[in-house]
Formats: sequence, structure tokens, C-alpha cells
Amino acid sequence: MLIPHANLCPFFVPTPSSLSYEDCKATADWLLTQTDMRPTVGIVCGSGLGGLADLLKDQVAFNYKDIPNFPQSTGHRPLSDPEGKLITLPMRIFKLLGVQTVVITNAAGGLNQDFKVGDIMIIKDHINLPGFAGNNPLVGPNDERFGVRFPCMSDAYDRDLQQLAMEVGQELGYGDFLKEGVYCVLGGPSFETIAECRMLHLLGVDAVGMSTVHEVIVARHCGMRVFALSLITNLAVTDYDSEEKANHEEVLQAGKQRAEQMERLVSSVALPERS
Ligand SMILES: O=P(O)(O)O[C@H]1O[C@H](CO)[C@@H](O)[C@H]1O
Ligand SMILES: Nc1nc2[nH]cnc2c(=O)[nH]1
Repeated sequence: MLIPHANLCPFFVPTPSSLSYEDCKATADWLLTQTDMRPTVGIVCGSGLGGLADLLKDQVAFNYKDIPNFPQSTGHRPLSDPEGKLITLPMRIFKLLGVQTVVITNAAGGLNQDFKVGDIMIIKDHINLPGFAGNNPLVGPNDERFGVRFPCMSDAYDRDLQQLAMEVGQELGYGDFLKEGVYCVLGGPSFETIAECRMLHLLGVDAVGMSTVHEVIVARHCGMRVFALSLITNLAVTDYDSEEKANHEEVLQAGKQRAEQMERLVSSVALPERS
């Protein structure tokens, strides 16, 4: 099953931030009545990377508005939009549909000095910077039917899938632009200042973006394996003399240029029977 992902709402709202288990179950059960397909892999597409959907054969597509309890729209939400908190929902529905592995792609700004635009970074770990201030998708009462109150995150990104992706990437001839590193999420939607980029670099961040981490936390909470890739669409500006300015058009453009390789890598790792 494949969906575009949502950016996270950076507001910390100390109230239950998700739909109940029964709501999620109702949505999953409805989907299961609409198709005979039983997905085992869930894919979340990042900015400019929606072409992954075209890889799927025997497609069954749903409009979000037709799916019970589903948020009406995803993508670039204003800061105050309370629906941003529904990021948890698709992951939990994946789980209740029988999905075992979640693949997430995103566009990100490179901070690692060795990275170039067009590099694909296998995410090996993350920093949930908004989480330091309480913005975590699991805030609120915990339903043990999804997962434990205090889930471990030191194994958030599946190591076997990372290794497989490295091997497959080498075989595909992607060695020059296939990297690995740490992704840091910020609330957005503004891009970073130069001082913020310098700070993130000091923290050991390799790439920065505005998505993915909340989905990963929820996916791991309910026990799914996670594999995630960042496409480096721009280089974060750390120099006051630089004329570079981050902008979303550049992000989408870079996404288009590397889309084919991203898609092939994802399908080879997660959907080997399709590649
Ligand atoms: O949506 P993803 O792929 O994370 O894209 C990234 O690029 C967008 C900014 O250009 C933001 O949405 C940021 O999170
Ligand atoms: N926060 C952030 N998100 C991005 N998405 C793509 N590029 C960037 C970036 O430089 N910063």
C-alpha cells in the first residue's frame, strides 16, 4: 500500500493526538472489504517522489475523502492545523491491514560536507528535535493494542534492510551517490537559518527535513520494520557569503532528476518480485 506523507505539525498539544484503536480498526476493516489485496509492505512517498506509485501493478486507488476517518489532505499543513496530529493514522492502518515493512522516502537538505545534490541517503538513525520539546506522536494515553508505553528507538531503522539496500545499490551502479546518515526533523515549514544549519552540523546531522520521523516512531511503536531514504535535493547553507537559497521548486526538481533511481532502489529492496 502506498501513500504520500504528511509533514508534522510542530505544535505540542498535550491532548490525545490520534484516533482510537476502534477508529483505526474501522478504517482498516473498511479498506479490507474494498479489495482482495492484503499488503505486506507500506510505502510513504516524499516530495517529488510520488512516481513510486506507478511501479505498482494491479493498482487499487482510493480517494482520501472516501476512506472513513482518514484526514482529508496531507502535505504542507499550516502550523496551526490540528489535523497535522493525524500523522499516526496511516501507520496504524498499515499495521491493521497486515503490513510488516514500511518504506519511507523524503527530500532533505544535505549537511554532511561529502554530500552532493542527487545523493540518496539510507537513513540509519534520526534526531527528533521537536521531540526534545515534547512533540512526539505518541504523546497522550497509550493503547497497548498498538504498542508499549515506552517504545525503544535505538533499533528504529532495520539494519538488515539498510545492508541489503547498500548491496543492491552497488549492484545497480549507484555506488557514487548512495550514502548513509542521520536525518533530523524540524517543524518547518520555513527552511533553516544559517546558524541553525551550523548547529545541526555540529550535532552530527547529515540531512535535514520536515517529515518521516513521526511516521517512523508510530510504525516502530506498533512493531513494523522501517526502511527510509532521503534524497538530497539541496545543500544546507552554512556560509554567510553563500548566495544559495533553499526553495521548494528546487527540491521538487531534484526529486524528478533522481526519481527513477530512488524508485528502482525502493522496489529492489522492498518489492523484489516487481523489479
Ligand atoms: O515532504 P518531504 O519529502 O519530507 O519534503 C521536504 O521538502 C519539503 C520542502 O521543500 C518539505 O516537505 C520537506 O519535508
Ligand atoms: N528542513 C528542510 N527540509 C528540506 N527538504 C528539502 N530540503 C530541505 C532543507 O534544506 N531543509
